[in-house]
Amino acid sequence: MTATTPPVISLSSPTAVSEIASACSTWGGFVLVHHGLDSALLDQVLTLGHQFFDLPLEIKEKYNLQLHGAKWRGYMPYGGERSCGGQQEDAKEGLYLGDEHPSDHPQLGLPTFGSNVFPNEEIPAMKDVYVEYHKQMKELGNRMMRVLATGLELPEDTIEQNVTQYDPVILPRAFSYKPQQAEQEGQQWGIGEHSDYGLWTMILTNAPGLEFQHPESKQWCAVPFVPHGIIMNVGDVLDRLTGGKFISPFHRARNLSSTEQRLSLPFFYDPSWTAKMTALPLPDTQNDTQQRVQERWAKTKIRCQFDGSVEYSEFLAKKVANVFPDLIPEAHWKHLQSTSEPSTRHVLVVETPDASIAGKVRERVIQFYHDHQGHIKESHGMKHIRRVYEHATKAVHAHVPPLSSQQSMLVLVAALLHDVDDTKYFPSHTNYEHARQIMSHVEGLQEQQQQDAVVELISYVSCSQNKNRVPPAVAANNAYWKLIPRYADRLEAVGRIGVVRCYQYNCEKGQLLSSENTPCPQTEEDVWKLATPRRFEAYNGDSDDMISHYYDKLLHVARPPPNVVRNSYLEKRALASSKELVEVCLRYGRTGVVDEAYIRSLAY
Ligand SMILES: O=C(O)CCC(=O)C(=O)O
Ligand SMILES: [Fe+2]
Repeated sequence: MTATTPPVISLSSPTAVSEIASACSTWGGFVLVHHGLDSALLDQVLTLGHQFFDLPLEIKEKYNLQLHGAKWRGYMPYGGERSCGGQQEDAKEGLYLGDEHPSDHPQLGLPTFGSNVFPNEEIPAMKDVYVEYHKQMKELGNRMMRVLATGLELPEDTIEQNVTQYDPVILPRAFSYKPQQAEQEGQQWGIGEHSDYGLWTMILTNAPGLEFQHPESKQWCAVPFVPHGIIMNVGDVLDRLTGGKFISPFHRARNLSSTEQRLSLPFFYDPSWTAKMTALPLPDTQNDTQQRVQERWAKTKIRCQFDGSVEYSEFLAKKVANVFPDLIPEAHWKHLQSTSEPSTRHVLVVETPDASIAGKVRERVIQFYHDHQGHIKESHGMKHIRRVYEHATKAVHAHVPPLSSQQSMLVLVAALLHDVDDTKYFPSHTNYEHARQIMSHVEGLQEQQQQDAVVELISYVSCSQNKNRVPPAVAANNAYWKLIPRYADRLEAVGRIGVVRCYQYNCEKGQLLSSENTPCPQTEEDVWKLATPRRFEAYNGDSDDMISHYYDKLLHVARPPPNVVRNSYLEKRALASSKELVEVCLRYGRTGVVDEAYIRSLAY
């Protein structure tokens, strides 16, 4: 018979090693007591954690991790993580922390390396207490590695020698789980069902709420709450290193209280940055069935072999590639496709500092959108800018003949600044005031002439003012590269999202989706013939119905004439972004009705 809850184990018990090994191969975790950490220190950590999360949001936002680059430290607001299949936001906010690396650390600049972001002004005591706590937790982690190795009947330093190399990557976090809100239906999970991807997890918490799924019975079971106890569990990497002997358990957590915050401080203790992922030399005795091991591994994000061919840093790089899109460009992790899937858990994108002129502008633009949160709609915010910037970067790389560094810089800066004077939000701006103001703070862009050069490119972006026209200054000098920001921006207006937005807009306004005059194209060619350039030129902001809007505007935005775009990347992406629009027109052509179910299916 299996126990109904994960065990509570005393580290001072003479049988601790075998009890821990047994817990790791049945439940994948346990609660550790008599671990040697000072209770007063743990209480202080929790009290200071509460003080941090009780700070007003504007103060916490000062420490937002998006402002701190690849070191991946700082405040994570609500909505920054989604663990339940990516749909729902986790009901928690957090503070991401790490080892306090000195300013001359050789790995500074790599993801996770750097100094912590503590609220030193508001809570001066926090830093020292947390740094001490991290030191003690790391020592406890080291000790656990020796216990685990002994439990696996290996020499006690096996894991430290080969996996953590006496220098584990540690990723401590503090989370505050929102109280359950009565008006919301169902339970709000602070973190949905998941397994931890690293080596070993140690959690300090102030309240119950964590559940493990029993690996055999698949039942969800509450982990006992023991004040000052440290909950420990196996991560996916350790599961793989032990060939499935130690189980990385599925678990989830929520706040059971409707009035109090639940604090939880998971301390992720991982292999060293440079460790090779090599399975431990264990006898082939599996305690878990092969089928169950395979099923479990298939559910994790790990795709590499544990045969020494992959370094932990590569694994982590692929894993966090979508959190650090700039630091780890696609080309660097593409070949790691087989290593691990990108993380879906972290949805916040961390910008990485860049000393170039465009890099400096980007930092100021991040700050700009941060300061105007609430005033500017999210769909027009930093996420949009980042995507346009990415398209512009790729278009610059694809450009033939290659652009000079000055031209590339103008394109990238214009892509970053093209919306900061959006007349929807700043109707009084007539001379790109925000763009100029931002540039005036950046060395290399302070002269009027340089600012005018950027503003020229921005002025070509607006769809209503420019349509697909080629400005005389562009045509005369064959300077089609100046249209890159325009077409990079337009890629973001169409595709699936464009179809869905246009549909929602028409529904909200109670406008017709089609009319008796709507044409019925039978082939893709027919669709493009119907979208005549003249129609776009005549369009003044009003369309008769949703499908008319496709022919008036969207199809022209989606696929501008190649002799205007003149850039292989932008053309290729434009072609892809027109697919759904054409499909809606063709479905109409076949049936004479707008296929609303198809459009709605694009929303997911
Ligand atoms: O809050 C907890 O108790 C668990 C947190 C957790 O599982 C995680 O952050 O990975
Ligand atoms: Fe977890």
